[in-house]
Amino acid sequence: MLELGFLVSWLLFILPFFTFLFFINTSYFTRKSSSSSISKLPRSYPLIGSTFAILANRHRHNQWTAEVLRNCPTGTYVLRGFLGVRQISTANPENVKHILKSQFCIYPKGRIFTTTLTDFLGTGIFNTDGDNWKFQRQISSHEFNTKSLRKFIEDVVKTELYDRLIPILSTTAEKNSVLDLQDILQRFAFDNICKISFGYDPGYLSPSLQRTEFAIAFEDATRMSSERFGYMIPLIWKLKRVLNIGSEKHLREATSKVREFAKDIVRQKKQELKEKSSLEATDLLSRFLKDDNLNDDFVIDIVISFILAGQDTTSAALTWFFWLISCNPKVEEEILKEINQAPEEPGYDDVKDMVYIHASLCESMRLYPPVPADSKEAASDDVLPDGTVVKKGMRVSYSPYAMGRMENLWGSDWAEFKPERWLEREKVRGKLSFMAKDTYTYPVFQAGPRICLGKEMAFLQMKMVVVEILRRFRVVPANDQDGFEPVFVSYLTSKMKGGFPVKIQERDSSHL
Ligand code: HEM
Repeated sequence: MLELGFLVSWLLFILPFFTFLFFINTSYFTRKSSSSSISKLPRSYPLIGSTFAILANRHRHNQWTAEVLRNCPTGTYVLRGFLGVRQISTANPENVKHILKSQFCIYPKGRIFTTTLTDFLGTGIFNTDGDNWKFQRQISSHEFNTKSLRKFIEDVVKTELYDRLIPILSTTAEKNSVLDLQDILQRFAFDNICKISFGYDPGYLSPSLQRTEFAIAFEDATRMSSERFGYMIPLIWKLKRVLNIGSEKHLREATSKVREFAKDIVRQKKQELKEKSSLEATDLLSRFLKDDNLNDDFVIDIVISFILAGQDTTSAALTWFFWLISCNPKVEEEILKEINQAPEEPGYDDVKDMVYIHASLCESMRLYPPVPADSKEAASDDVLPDGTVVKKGMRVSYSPYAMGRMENLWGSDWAEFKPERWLEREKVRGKLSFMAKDTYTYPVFQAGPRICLGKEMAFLQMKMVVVEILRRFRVVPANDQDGFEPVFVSYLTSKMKGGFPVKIQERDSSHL
């Protein structure tokens, strides 16, 4: 009954449409990923464009985009979708610079992106353009540059690391049991970002691994909002929303739970702030609430955006990192040498000089970026530096996933995990130093005016985790079949399909 609207639209429109596609070219659906033709430029038909190819590769969208882009001489292609709607995808650094910096004003996130996420994110920094974005960016960058916030972040991460993460891993090692490292790291990142943004501890990472109400609502709202992007015909989710049925009904419930919860916290914080004189060791919400000119809904929108931006990104990066380390013992050895020099419970000043770990994390995110693709909507006609014509309203995407796998950008050994490509040995002192890549060739944190605000915080958190886990434990994939390679999947952020089951082994101290 609840799905009646969806059923009607299915019977009237979608079913006849797919039957039509099926009779035109049945072979496309059976060829799926096995055929070598998938790596060629997708075939385009009148009216439906490359819909066949898009559907056949839906489950491996990032991999397919990378294969197609590698076959394009300029690293850019124009894809025709249903009813001839055109979309541009590029892996060309010149184009990326043009979109993200030189012609920033022509390429906002746009209406399609923002309306899809607006029920959950409102007009928070992650989901807005123009003056509203500029204002939020200004006040947030100011806070992110304060030493006091950095110290607060460091303390929050240390507490979560030493009081929760390490004890859970120790117990797993003692019991010789298997745990899903991806799930554990997601819980860890969620607790951290909630404490930093809200000053609230959801207790998501606990020995019982129970899911608290706020965490469930936030996770559901994130998943269901991002699933809207998966609809070939967005009208369907819009219809379900109007009828308040199915996933849209659940999304509404989850979103209102998150917002109600946030409102309660704002009330409590305002009370606390009246009694507090200093903001030395406090969360982002309290810092924003100190400004009487900002209204509560506006502040809630910003903070929800921060939680979204910070929750799954660092955990995705670390999950792939630990998998890559487990199959590259030489890299692990180099990392252990660096850890050996580190003091007990290292903080910001200690981890910032750990160049080998920094390079390994960058290298891991080159191959498995937490945000594998990003797209903008052209606000006027334009021409990209490689000559691609852009019409107003077209979606223009760039793919960090594909860019990390382009031979012309990284050389013929692009498929190898080699932290050394980010390092240089100083001639005189023989010391290793980190060589950053140009952000338009490596837009893993985006680039230009909208570059990730949490980049420094993300590295601080990831390096502290790497040092403390690898110092104590070996992370061994439970699925140790030869040649086993986990599958990279994504909506807004990337994940390892099916999680990352691992065994944890206490490290013999002689390894250090
Ligand atoms: C490895 C970890 C991370 C990666 C790879 C990453 C990557 C990105 C990317 C690609 C964007 C642009 C997204 C878009 O506009 O569509 C972004 C934006 C943003 N990130 Fe991160 N991020 C990470 C961690 C964090 C953390 C921990 C925070 C902490 C709060 C954070 C805060 C933000 C914010 C606020 C924005 C919006 C900036 C704006 O639109 O002006 N990020 N990040």
